[in-house]
Amino acid sequence: MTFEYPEARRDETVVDDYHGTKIKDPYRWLEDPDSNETKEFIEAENKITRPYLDSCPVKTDIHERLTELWNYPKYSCPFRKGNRYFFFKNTGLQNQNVLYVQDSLDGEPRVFLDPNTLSEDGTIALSGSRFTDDGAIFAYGLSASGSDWISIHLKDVATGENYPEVLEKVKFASMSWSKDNKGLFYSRYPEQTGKTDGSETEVNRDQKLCYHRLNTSQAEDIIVVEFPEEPLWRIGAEVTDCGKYLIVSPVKDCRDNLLFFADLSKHPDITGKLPLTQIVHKFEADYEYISNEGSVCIFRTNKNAPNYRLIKIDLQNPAEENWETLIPEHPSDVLDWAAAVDNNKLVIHYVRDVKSVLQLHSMQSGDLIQTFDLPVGTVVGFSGKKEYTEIFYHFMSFLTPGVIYHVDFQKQPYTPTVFREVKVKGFDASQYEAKQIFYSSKDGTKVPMFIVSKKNLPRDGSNPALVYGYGGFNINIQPSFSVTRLVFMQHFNGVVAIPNIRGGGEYGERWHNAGRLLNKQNVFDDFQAAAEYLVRERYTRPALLTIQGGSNGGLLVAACANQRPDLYGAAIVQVGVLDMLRFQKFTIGHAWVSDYGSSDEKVHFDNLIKYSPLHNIHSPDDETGEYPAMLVMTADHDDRVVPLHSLKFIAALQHAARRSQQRRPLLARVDIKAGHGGGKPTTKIIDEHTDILCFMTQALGLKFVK
Ligand SMILES: O=C(NCC(=O)N1CCC[C@H]1C(=O)O)OCc1ccccc1
Repeated sequence: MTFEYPEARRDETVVDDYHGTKIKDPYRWLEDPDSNETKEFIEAENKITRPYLDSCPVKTDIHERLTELWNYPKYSCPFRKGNRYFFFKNTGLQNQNVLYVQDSLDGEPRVFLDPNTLSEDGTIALSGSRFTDDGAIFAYGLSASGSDWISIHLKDVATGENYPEVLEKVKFASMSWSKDNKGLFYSRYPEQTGKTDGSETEVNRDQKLCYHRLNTSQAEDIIVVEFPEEPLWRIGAEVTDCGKYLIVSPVKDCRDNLLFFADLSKHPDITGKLPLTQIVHKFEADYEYISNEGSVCIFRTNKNAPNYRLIKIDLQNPAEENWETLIPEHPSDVLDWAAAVDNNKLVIHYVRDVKSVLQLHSMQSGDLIQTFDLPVGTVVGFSGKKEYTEIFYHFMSFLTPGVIYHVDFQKQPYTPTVFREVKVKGFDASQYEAKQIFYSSKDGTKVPMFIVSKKNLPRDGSNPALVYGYGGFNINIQPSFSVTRLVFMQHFNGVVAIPNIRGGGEYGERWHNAGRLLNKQNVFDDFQAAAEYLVRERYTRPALLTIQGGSNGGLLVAACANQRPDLYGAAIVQVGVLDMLRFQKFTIGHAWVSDYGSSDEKVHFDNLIKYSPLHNIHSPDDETGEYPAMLVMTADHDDRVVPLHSLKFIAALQHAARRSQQRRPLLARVDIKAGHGGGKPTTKIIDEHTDILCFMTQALGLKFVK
């Protein structure tokens, strides 16, 4: 198939000056989501992409198989609130998970909140929620069409009745109840001109921490904390387990936070700003509240501990010289999260070579009590609280769809029992193998990679491979169960590879720092080295190799396609950050400077211009060579990474390819009533994954084996 790509207007008059360097931005007009020209461009792009995907001869087989395998029951850990238990469940193909309530662990579950009743197409999603400590009231956020914006609703748990008020203009909000259930602390943005439905691109600024008193209107809410001189800060807040303190943690980008606290016992009635005592005065580390005993609070931090540790801070003597270490940093394992349980214990989750380790420690001494044995895989869910004597944890791996374990601390020894195990019809794990290897990157760094496939596949380069990466923001990509990857392995003899490239948090802050700011190229080198390893070891060959990533991972894939187009047959760029000179100008993009830097600073402009996908597109006819087949994906309500990144990128790519030797397709898929990914209904997820597998089938000439 040859392609007549849409001729997007190039406005050669748009030129920016970055510290003396002139940079053209001919598709600047695509930054306006509401112009007819932009809407027509999107329509023209979908008009060539849709027929290409629909002409896949095995589209129906793929869609049916995805649907069939997807249709298995999914559960969350049960969690206790007051004297009730709650859990999320999806029977299999429901668009949104449903929240159930039980009067006891083996009581008859009743539907408590079913988001599927809130819209015909499942595009209204539950996004954030918080029960009062006694489980009497439930605050929950609803988002529409995948936007980050939520409306907070308040429900009486016993009656199921909603309070009249709805809290609007909420985004990136922590929600925390005062211990007396009288009110909710939450963060909100001020009213702004124009729409706020998630299709706008305006910068999110001036977030305030508010206190909402139940049964009053939002207009009466009190601003209790604000930093008017810091419009880009987001304000996290949490009421301590005992209810006495409010821990306030402002963050200005995507790492490091300050710490303040307010003594709520001195303000039984909150009528204005809360007086704050500052604990941490510099943005230089992460501090996360875990629990407290009286005025002594436990925090998880990477301050002087790149693999993280637990420290104790006495709010009555908060100066750093009085801080104590409760659990010291482990030399190689990353302390990923901690939770107080059974009054005097801590459950600690470590990441050890990308695999989960779960331990029980004493809250007083920090000493290890016991390790809960786990297979190779990931703890993807947990529930437990200081006041309860039991925990649940949810285990998953590449070949394990899900097992929920229960530990009751009233019985010695503390032996985990299987609470619930899910099976996937038609999936026989014994036919597959998952392994972890370590390969060398360009600079010699050893990088771990998971490789999953059918057992005994020939190692002759004849199999297609799907290489997924993220590489940023201290995020760990641990093993998980994916129906789509299972279809790729089962019906295409596919090899799934997940390299844990730098920029992630798999080896703590050192790994994150080695893949951000001026080290960002290491991330692309690691990913390219992974592809070279798979080819060298004859798992696959470039013409059968697809690279895939979303958001920061979309940047990864687009940058690698620019730098090494010879290495891949296809590239799937999902909701990617692709204009590295302007990302900070839209919605929450300014928060990403902790990984990327900002083009407002010369040192970072000089670095960003070297890899920015939009600014490093070459002609397929030059020595860098023809691009892999590329599918650039975005959606109209993505207000995390606004669609303009993808629209400008595909316009520039198609312009460079027009009348060139480029034969492989360079296409864009722009979804509607969809966003960055959070809250996406099952129907849309299956349609999107069908399109991705169809694109790979068409572009790489893959064979679907029944
Ligand atoms: O922007 C991010 N996170 C980084 C993010 O979403 N990024 C960073 C790059 C693009 C995109 C991604 O990779 O998903 O989060 C905003 C936020 C959410 C909740 C609370 C506070 C702040």
